[in-house]
Amino acid sequence: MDIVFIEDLRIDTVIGIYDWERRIRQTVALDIEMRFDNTRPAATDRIEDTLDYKAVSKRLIAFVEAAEFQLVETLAERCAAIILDEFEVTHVKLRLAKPGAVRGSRSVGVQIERARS
Ligand SMILES: Nc1nc2c(c(=O)[nH]1)N=C([C@H](O)[C@@H](O)CO)CN2
Repeated sequence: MDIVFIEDLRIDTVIGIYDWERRIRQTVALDIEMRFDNTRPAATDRIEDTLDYKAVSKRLIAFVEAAEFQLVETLAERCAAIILDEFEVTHVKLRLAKPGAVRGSRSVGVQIERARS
């Protein structure tokens, strides 16, 4: 099966467990792989037949910018649920990174894979 992907989608949000983190906005970075059959849009050359990665990105930007979760796990789970519930995607792999959150590391975060039930 084919994939439509979004790489390094950077969004500012309130995220974290510490008091100081509740008062600032931090950047999270999303890498997303969405299972989608690309043969139809490839044949028709019509955006209406695609899984529109711009539409998915805009929806996630709006959601994440307004979110105020404590854990990256929760934010990742909610983003995956939006993709499965609102777009023609049956399987998604999503990596959510919090760059610079741990001194000495470039990034930390989670990776999940979810399928539509
Ligand atoms: N598994 C997780 N561990 C930690 C998280 C998290 O969301 N998931 N968050 C923090 C703090 O908010 C940290 O990012 C601040 O530097 C610590 N561990």
